[in-house]
Amino acid sequence: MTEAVAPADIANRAFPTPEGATPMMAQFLELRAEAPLDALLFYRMGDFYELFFDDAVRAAEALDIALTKRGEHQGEPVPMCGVPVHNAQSYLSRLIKAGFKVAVGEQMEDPAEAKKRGGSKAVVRRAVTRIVTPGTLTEDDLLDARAANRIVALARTASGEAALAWADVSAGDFASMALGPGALEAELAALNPAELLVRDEDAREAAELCPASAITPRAKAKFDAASGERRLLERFEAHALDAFGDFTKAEIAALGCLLDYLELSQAGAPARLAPPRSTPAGACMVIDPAARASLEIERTMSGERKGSLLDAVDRTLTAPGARLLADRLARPSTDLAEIAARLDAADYLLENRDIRETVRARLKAAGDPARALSRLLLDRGGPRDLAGLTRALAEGDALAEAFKSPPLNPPPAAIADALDALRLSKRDGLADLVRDVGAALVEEPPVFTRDGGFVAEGWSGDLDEARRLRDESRRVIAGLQKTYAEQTGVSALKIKHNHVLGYYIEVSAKNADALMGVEPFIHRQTMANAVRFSTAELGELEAKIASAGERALAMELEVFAGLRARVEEEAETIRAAGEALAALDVAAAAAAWAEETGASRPVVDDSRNFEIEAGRHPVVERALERAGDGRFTPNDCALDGAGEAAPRLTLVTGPNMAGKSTFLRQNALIAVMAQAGLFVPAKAARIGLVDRLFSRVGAADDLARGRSTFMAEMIETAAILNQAGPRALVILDEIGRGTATFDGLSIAWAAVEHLHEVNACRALFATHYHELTRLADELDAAGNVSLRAREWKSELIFLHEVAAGPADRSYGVEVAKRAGLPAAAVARASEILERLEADDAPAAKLAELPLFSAAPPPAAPKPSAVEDRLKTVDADGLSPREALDLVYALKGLVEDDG
Ligand SMILES: Nc1ncnc2c1ncn2[C@@H]1O[C@H](COP(=O)(O)OP(=O)(O)OP(=O)(O)O)[C@@H](O)[C@H]1O
Repeated sequence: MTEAVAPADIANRAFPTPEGATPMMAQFLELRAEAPLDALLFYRMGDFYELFFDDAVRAAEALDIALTKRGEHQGEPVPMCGVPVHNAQSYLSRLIKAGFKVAVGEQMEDPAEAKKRGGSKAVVRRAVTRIVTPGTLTEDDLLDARAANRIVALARTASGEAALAWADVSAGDFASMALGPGALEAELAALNPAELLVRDEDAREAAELCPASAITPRAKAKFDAASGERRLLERFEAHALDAFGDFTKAEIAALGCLLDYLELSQAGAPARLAPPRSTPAGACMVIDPAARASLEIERTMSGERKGSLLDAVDRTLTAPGARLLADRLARPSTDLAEIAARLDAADYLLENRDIRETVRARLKAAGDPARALSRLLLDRGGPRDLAGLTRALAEGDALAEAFKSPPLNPPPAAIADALDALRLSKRDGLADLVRDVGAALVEEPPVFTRDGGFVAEGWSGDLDEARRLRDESRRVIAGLQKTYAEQTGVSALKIKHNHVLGYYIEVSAKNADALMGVEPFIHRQTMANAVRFSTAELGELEAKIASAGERALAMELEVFAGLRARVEEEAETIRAAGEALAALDVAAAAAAWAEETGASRPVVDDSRNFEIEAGRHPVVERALERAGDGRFTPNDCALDGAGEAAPRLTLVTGPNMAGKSTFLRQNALIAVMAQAGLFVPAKAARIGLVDRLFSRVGAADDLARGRSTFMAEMIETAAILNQAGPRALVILDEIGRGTATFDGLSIAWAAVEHLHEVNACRALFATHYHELTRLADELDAAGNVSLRAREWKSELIFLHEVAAGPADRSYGVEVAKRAGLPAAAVARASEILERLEADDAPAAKLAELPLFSAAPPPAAPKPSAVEDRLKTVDADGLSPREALDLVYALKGLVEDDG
């Protein structure tokens, strides 16, 4: 259904002119013209948000709600639909998920004020207060608590520089990164934007690069670096951007464009973002998009979190902790000091179990202070956010207390810094705020301020007094019911309340005579079965209740505003405390996971080694355990980029189903985990820093981009051979499989040679082409390992064990038999295989090949005389006669050449 209203074409539409419009419709059209055309306009009318014209048509279809009409405009009925304000959130969420943006047009005054201002015909003033877009959400029920929600801008300068800037409005992050050649795709995959801002002309390319993101094209002028810089300086009240870091021109352009868009979408009051941070190029391991997808780091190939590496290792207890862990796995560090600091923190909490348990017990109650803070700063937060925020701060302080007398060793720097940020004793303003919010709010405050009832008794004498008056009047009313019943002799008489009549007396029709025309009862309404009355006393009490209630609510709102202002003052320290909680959560979770699974601390250094002892695949191991399918067999892996201590490139052979892919992937995942600062599933691991991870594992069509399996595989292989440098780690699984045997073998052969000679990076290369294993003899830094299987009583048993040397044969037919191929087909396959194997193997011929050289291929031959002559011809200008002459001339040239 959403396809029919796909928002893609939404920017190309028109709304009627205001000629002849009613005052309200004129105001709507004015607001409509102000709001961006690619957003639907929610126009607030009392308890509803109404949509008109094309907005109504699209929203009604996307939401599956009734499309009605409201009057006429220029002789045509006006299409309309609406959603109630009290559950607008769920409709908003559905529209955003369907790819729409929504501009919210609020009433800026109440109808009484409008009347005072402009008489009975005056239209209530309205303004667009916010544009809700996928990248600028802050509400918990519109967001995934455990995933970041990033909005990203891509800028390109005339000189060819490119940069990305991103923000998570819900948490306040704001950062940028200059892009090196070929890094765009990988970085976008790492950031996984909810919304991507690009120049108009880049929109199509962006949609291809990020099919899951909402693409928002912006005019080229919005990416102007000079005005971007001015905007940034103004917003962050700085004289020079150097104060925040060293930004390239493209980074400034991207940051500026992003800030401009956030100001627009928040109607001039953008999120209180942290000052921009520049991430230096090379600060993170670049993970190729194909590798990221096939290694299933943050989600599986089918797009789910369950079954991914992140899901397997995530033991965090808070949503900000989960987001930080996801970010670290998505963008593992290449900074040795940073990696060591993260590992130190996890190590400390692994050793000090009691402290870890205390930390984790406190974290459970810490909630999501980052998102609560952002909502409060945007003036979208309520009492529950205030309470949640201060509860997190109080838990943080209590947690820091647990470290007061460290058992044996003092905590490492990463933990000490976090504790520093959490200790309230060092921050008076924050400590007072926590104390006051605790005292001012009720135990379980509501989400919104609008109905009041969140300020605790005893906080304000005036408020308590107003509430007492209100409640007393209510009690008096309850007493009146009894008095009136006795007075009239109607025992079933009831006092009720509704919004039209306020408080009223209700009796059944047959009892009405007892009150009709009797003092002090005033007849108000006759219904089918009931008759309603009021009295002067009831009216007075009602007015008292209303005014006391209003006063009470006003006082509560004042209390809230005061506390909110104090949060604003302390925003930076609160943010730092929130980050400290998330970092502790990740460290404690890493320790918990390590303890649970027997993971060990990796050594990450600046060598080019890759030595894994008894490594395991964290996801496959877990799956085997859960299914009761036996134990995972650990395996070693040794590579050395220098080609000294171990091969630089290892060929992995073995039967189908023996565990080749698992072995390849587990080693890549171990590198990712180690550089994310996590313990790794191995007995020991030493990893020389990996700056870029490539993988080509498993075959999948990319039909969406019109690529066959083989084409997709070749594009990925080309990217690896063109880009992998000496610090890269490459895993390649069965390349060349999707084409004719000899073509496939030739491509695989050449790829191995290229990786070994030109890229000179660490690589694991799994293959079914046994001929390739000979390369280990010819290339000095290449080696062979194989996954072992054994035949036992004519059955094939997989040992999943990696052994030195190539596999003896492939056992494909045995695997087919195990899979249940009919016996006749299996017998026939064995027979054919025997024949084929008896023939002269192509490997013998390959051995005669000269050694690979990376010398460029010979230059293209010089064009022939015929080609030269043809290049000068203007085909359209030739008469038939001239054309014929030309044919003779060309023929002459060919004969000359011959
Ligand atoms: N080390 C191991 N210990 C235990 N079981 C393993 C191990 N490695 C792999 N397996 C099991 O074997 C199955 C097949 O593994 P994998 O897909 O890695 O084989 P493969 O050799 O790549 O197969 P193919 O050549 O057919 O692609 C896995 O799903 C897993 O259940």
